[in-house]
Amino acid sequence: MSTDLDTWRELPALQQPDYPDAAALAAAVAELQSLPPLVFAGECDQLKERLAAVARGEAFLLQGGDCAESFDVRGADALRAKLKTLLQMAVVLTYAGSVPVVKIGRFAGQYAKPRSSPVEKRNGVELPSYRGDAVNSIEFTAEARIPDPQRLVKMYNASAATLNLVRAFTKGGYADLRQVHAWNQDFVADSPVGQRYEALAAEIDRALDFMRACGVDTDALSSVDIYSSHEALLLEYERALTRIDSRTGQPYGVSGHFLWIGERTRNLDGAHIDLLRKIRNPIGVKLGPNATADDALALIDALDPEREPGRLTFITRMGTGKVRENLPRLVDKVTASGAVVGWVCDPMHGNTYETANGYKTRKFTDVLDEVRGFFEVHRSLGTHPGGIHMELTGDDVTECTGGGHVIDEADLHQRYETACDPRLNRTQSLDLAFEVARMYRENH
Ligand SMILES: O=C[C@H](O)[C@H](O)COP(=O)(O)O
Ligand SMILES: C=C(OP(=O)(O)O)C(=O)O
Repeated sequence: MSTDLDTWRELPALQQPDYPDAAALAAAVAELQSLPPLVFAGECDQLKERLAAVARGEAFLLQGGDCAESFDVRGADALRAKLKTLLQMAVVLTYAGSVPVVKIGRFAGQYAKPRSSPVEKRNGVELPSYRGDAVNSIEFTAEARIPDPQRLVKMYNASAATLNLVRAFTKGGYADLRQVHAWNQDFVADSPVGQRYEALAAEIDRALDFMRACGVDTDALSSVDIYSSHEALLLEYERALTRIDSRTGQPYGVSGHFLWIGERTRNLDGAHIDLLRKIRNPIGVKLGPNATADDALALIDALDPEREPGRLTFITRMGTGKVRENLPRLVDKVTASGAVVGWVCDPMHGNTYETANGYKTRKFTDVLDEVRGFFEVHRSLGTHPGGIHMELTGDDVTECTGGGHVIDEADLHQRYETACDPRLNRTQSLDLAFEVARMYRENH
């Protein structure tokens, strides 16, 4: 395989910003090239091993976080709330589903968005679409929407700050499983799902007491591994952060542990596939409702020619109405080919719609039903439902309808804060985790 890391430049590159100033882009890229890696190749290899377990049916992937991260984050609260939500979901899945859970955040790099339309219209004014803080500003003015390459450097810095905090929270005691109650403290009183979680946490406490009484050292539970991930959309950024691993001489994307290729940029002859096939990270590819089994097989050949366990995860996002019809063909043919990939369900991106008053939203019932369809398909084929990929936040936003604390369309305006797509709030996320744990148990 050619290791020329710049052949993508000759290929069609979709969804790239149209920078007006080439010299400013070159300066930003040069600065990025001089900066240290955000993640280390050895960590990516460790994650690949864990994803191999997912693909073999021995573990479950929980991947979640914002649709679009923002540079405008003050303090640590939002990230702590997000981590807490992921930790609580992971505990529910591990305990109630009895399965090891691999945890990946959609964070520390999720700053760029592919868009359906290059332009946005408001009250007769048309401007370039917002493409994530890594590209332009969400503010609706002509100047704010001009792509600014210095934002790539800000993306690096924001990712570094986020990762630093993630490492502090997850290794410094906050994520200690013996704190299983503490993560829920602000949640118990007024929430049925909080109470349900509390009951589960009490069982875990008893189990830990039992282990301690038997002389088992529970110190190993004091930290967790949560890996970073984002869509590898902006090729200049990803190329500048592709580095040669000193241990192996192989290229790795060091902008995040797990990088995925989106539904809109997975064209086989395209630049995204060309760059990502050359790095050694574990990678994901989104597959939407129009993906064919032949597309999936060709993606495997392009991205995982050596059939390396854990290398490739397919993240399917068919929509609730299509998952039962479209997914079996893909899973069936890929399984028959002998390839071992992870199958993960993104029940968000195929279920978005706009309300009459202009809010992009998703129904919790649709989200849940797509996951249910995903489990049904795998059960009928005897394959492994490997995980879920969610857009979520730890805050009590009102962006998706339904779930435990019923939110309907008329409530969406109350706390609609996403920069792009609607996220599940903490209650909805935990509700979902309990349902998924139940589905997992039923499948096994
Ligand atoms: O998160 C995914 C995409 O970036 C998003 O769904 C695109 O949204 P749009 O259809 O409003 O452009
Ligand atoms: C853009 C995204 O998804 P998809 O490529 O599946 O549309 C996303 O997950 O942010």
